[in-house]
Amino acid sequence: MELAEIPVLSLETDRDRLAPRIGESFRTFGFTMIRDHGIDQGLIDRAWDLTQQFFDLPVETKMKYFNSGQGGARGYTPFRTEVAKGATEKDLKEFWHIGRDLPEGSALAATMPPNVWPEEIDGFRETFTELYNQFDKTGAEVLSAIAVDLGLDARWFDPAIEDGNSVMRLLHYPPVSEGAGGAIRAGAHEDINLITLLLGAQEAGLELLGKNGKWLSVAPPEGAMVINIGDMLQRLTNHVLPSTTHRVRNPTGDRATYSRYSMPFFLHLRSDFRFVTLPECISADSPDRYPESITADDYLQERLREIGLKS
Ligand SMILES: O=C(O)CCC(=O)C(=O)O
Ligand SMILES: [Fe+2]
Repeated sequence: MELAEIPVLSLETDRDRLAPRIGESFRTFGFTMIRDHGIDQGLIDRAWDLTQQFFDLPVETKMKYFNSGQGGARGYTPFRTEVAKGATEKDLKEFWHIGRDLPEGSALAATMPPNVWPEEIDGFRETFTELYNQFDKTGAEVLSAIAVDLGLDARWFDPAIEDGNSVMRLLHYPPVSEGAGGAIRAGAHEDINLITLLLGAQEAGLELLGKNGKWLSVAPPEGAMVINIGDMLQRLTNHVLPSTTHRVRNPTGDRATYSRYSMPFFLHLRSDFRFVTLPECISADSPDRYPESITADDYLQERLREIGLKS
């Protein structure tokens, strides 16, 4: 498997120098890698430990936190539930979703259900509330570099993501047995949101579909996070920033007997944000592909139905 030669950029680089580099990486791969991302390593270590403790619980205990009516928005989603758009086999993964704790009385509560927390695991709520907040800050800085690269004000995204519907996903891919059939850990898909910040891709398996139609492996160095563009940012930028298809391949040999854990933070817009294609991304050669307007929440609900998380 060929390696994707994605640059590893420091988030501490000053923004005017970072912006064109991050832009080039995204335009080339739909992906970049970031070190010095500002998320505390001790906090990340605690988060991995708690993630493992949760998935080690008996399935009956985990199922207490499954709410099938909610599109998997909060709490637990069991093994083999989600299916990549257009795929026939369900993914070999189980996950837990954490959303934003909204301020009291927020009108956005109608589209963002409250969090649920597993009472069996001490410190889960505190650790993941803090990690959510740190992901939120790092994500806003990445978007600021993207804004500068697009010729927008550096803080353009701030009001669009304020109290946004971002979701942190704790993922567990169990060891892969012989009986997997045609199923894989995560089928080829594009993310729905603006950008995804991913921890844990040091354990092999993540691959992106290159522009030449070949799968390339994504292998971040220790301490770096992987970041990719989702469909919402692709839509907003009229495909200047591409949402790149990716998957998680099954392990072979010895690694097949190991679990893989990863932690994507799906950074979303506010639910009431209305898509209007950025004028900076429209020209005579590339006319607006999305003249019709839709809110972020209507777009999301439509997409969740496609991946089996909503009926
Ligand atoms: O586990 C990974 O490395 C990637 C997961 C992913 O692409 C997703 O959950 O959307
Ligand atoms: Fe993904």
